[in-house]
Order: sequence, then C-alpha cells, then structure tokens
Amino acid sequence: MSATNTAVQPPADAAAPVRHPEAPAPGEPVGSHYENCFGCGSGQPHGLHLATRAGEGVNVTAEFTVRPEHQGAPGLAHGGILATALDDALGSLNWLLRTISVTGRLETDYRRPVPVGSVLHIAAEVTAVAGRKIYATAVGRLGGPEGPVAVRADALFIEVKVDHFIENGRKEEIQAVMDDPDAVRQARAFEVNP
Ligand SMILES: CCCCCCCCCCCC(=O)SCCNC(=O)CCNC(=O)[C@H](O)C(C)(C)COP(=O)(O)OP(=O)(O)OC[C@H]1O[C@@H](n2cnc3c(N)ncnc32)[C@H](O)[C@@H]1OP(=O)(O)O
Repeated sequence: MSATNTAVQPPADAAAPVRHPEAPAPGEPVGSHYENCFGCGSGQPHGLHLATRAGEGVNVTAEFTVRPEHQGAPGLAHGGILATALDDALGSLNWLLRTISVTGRLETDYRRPVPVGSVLHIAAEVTAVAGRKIYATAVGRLGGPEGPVAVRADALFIEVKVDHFIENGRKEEIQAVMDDPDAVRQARAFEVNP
C-alpha cells in the first residue's frame, strides 16, 4: 500500500486526543460554524442542515435528513452529499478540540444506498493527534444510531490559523464575517490553546 493510502491512519507515535475544557458539554448542540455552510448552516435552503451534538469524549453525533434536493440516483442520496455530511460532522470535532482545522483527506466507503426521506445517524470521533494532523473517523447508520452502516469515512484534518480563511476566501464573504466582531473574537479564541 502506498504512503498516500495510509495517510488517514495515525502514526504509532500519535497522541490520544484531549477534550478541551471549554468544549460544549456532552449532549449540547455544536452550533454551525458559518450560517452559509452547505453542511450545517441555516442560510442554505438546499443545504444539509446537519444537527450536531457533542459527545462525552472527543466525539459528536449528528442527524442528516435526506431530502429530494440531495438525490444522485432516483430516490437515493448522492454519494458526494453523503461524504459532505460526514465531512461536516468531522469538521465539527474542531469544537471538541477547540482547534481550527480543515479536511486534508477524506476516504469514504459506501456500504448501503441511502433513500430520500431517511435519516442518516452520524457518529464522528477524533482518534489521534500528531502535531497539526488530526486523525478522525465517521460512520453513518440507517434506522437509528445502532442501525446498519450505510457510509463511513476515515479522515485527516490539518490545523490552520484563522488567516487561512481570511487569505483564501472570497472578499465579499470574508468582509461580511469580519464586520461581525463576535465572529472574529470567537474564531481568534480558537487559536489560543492551553
Ligand atoms: C473560523 C472558524 C472556521 C471553522 C471552519 C471549519 C470548517 C469545517 C468544514 C468541513 C471541513 C471542510 O470541508 S474543510 C474544506 C476542504 N479542505 C480544504 O479546503 C483544504 C485545502 N488544503 C489546504 O488549504 C492545504 O493543503 C492545507 C491547509 C490542508 C495544508 O497546507 P499547509 O498548511 O501549507 O501545510 P503542509 O505543510 O502542506 O502540510 C502539513 C502536513 O500535513 C500533510 N498534508 C497536507 N495536506 C495533506 C493531504 N491532503 N493528505 C495527506 N497529508 C496532507 C503534509 O504532508 C504535512 O505533513 P508533514 O510533512 O508535517 O508530515
């Protein structure tokens, strides 16, 4: 197997993840990081509107209700949309570590078709941390949190600073966020870790 294929598996000397003391309490909703996020934002009519809650460890659970606008094949969720749902749940683990990170690599296995109208029950957790690299895994089940696995993913997230977004995002949206002092303060607070 090539080095690229093993990139989502932590090295032997990676550290166990640590739940940040200011992480949302277990069961508490993990709010959307941005209202126009296609995964979790309320401002996207066709978005996934993922509802995510903190778990007891460095983990979250989330539900995604598949709507007709999320189809790929007739009556079935698009695979890219399912990957988006897992990616967004994995992204919300930032709030448990209180670190800002972005997806570097996402490897997805599709095990069962996911019909329109069904609820995908997602569980995501950080498995290890090595420097800026955050290793995580997510699973989506049908019929309930213990139901059969429909889709799963292993992921490598890379820690970044707020400047990653300021320097790379389109000017209009960045300016709109920067005009909200609360948003800037909240984001900067993530850069200060004990
Ligand atoms: C305000 C609140 C918002 C909060 C925002 C939360 C958003 C969550 C949204 C859901 C998640 C997303 O969709 S995020 C959006 C999708 N992702 C992106 O747009 C990321 C695009 N990629 C990049 O910008 C860049 O490649 C980075 C930042 C990932 C890495 O660039 P860099 O910072 O220059 O770092 P670099 O030196 O290249 O890499 C550091 C180490 O990571 C490894 N590495 C880097 N990329 C990869 C990769 N794809 N696969 C394997 N390994 C990788 C390198 O080999 C290196 O290992 P070593 O040599 O140290 O061993």
